[in-house]
Amino acid sequence: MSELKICIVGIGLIGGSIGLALKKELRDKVCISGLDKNRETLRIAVERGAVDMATSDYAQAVKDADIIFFSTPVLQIGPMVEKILPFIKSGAVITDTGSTKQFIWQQLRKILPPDIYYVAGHPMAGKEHSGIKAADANLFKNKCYVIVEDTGAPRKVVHKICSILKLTGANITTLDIAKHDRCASIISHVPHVTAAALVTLLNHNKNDIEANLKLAGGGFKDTTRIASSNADMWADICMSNPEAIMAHLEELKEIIDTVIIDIKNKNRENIYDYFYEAKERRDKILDKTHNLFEI
Ligand SMILES: NC(=O)C1=CN([C@@H]2O[C@H](COP(=O)(O)OP(=O)(O)OC[C@H]3O[C@@H](n4cnc5c(N)ncnc54)[C@H](O)[C@@H]3O)[C@@H](O)[C@H]2O)C=CC1
Ligand SMILES: O=C(O)C(=O)Cc1ccc(O)cc1
Repeated sequence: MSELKICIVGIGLIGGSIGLALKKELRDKVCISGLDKNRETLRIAVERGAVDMATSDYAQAVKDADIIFFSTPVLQIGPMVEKILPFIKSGAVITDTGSTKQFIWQQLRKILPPDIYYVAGHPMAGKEHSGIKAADANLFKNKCYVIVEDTGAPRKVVHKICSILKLTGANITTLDIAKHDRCASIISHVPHVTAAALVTLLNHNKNDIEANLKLAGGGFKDTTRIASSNADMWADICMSNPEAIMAHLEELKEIIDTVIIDIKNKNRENIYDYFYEAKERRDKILDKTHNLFEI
């Protein structure tokens, strides 16, 4: 096999984890260059072996690359592709790991030349810690990695990206782009907004904060883990999938309103059904989602 040349733009948690996973599997059959705006990240990425070389120079990073992964926060992906595009060789494939897909595709479709292909991706794996120090070669093992096929890339190109991603241990799933954004909203974006809301509720009750924290047990910790995620990344996600996130939050508001009314009316039966049906559903998904994400 001739040496595969990959460039990773944004070598943080996800970009760094892709680099570590591919280097672990392919060793010297792959040469990975890394590009990041943060100098310390460049140094750590090389030190940890996530990339073979790291630079902040666009031409040096991408000129030989067959595949370029964009793994910066979502609002940076379109502008970064635009800046780097003049240095990308003909026939190269761009892919990304952004958590929302329609917003990015709307930007890229206007600027991509016909000889550079785009395959949109989204690993449904991550953690609440960001940055290269949190990168992990096993992050994607047995996790779902969504590939969106609506971006006009030839089948052969999509297969090439999928076969490389499979080396990370991820399970590849395809979805159409609108369905991706709707489903990601329900299963990931709205849960993150909601986890932050639970911590905000704690913040609103400042007078009781010490007593509240003394009482905090597993329940609060379990439901708020993802509120420790990177604010910059989540602000970008909300800005780039607004319709789905707003619609699902409105729906959630109605659900909470109904609970309030049922409590007010002392309707124990409705409240029981609310908890019972949620438990039934969650217990079922515990068995089924092992290849979607670990619960
Ligand atoms: N954190 C998570 O659990 C997941 C994140 N994602 C998506 O993957 C992408 C990356 O997320 P993380 O790795 O968690 O973020 P991160 O913050 O760990 O890494 C982002 C990296 O991009 C670099 N960067 C930012 N703007 C840049 C620019 N203009 N030029 C060059 N480098 C730049 C940063 O210095 C940083 O090293 C995001 O689009 C996010 O939505 C997808 C799945 C899971
Ligand atoms: O930390 C967790 O459990 C996550 O949910 C990680 C995550 C964050 C963002 C994504 O787009 C996908 C997965």
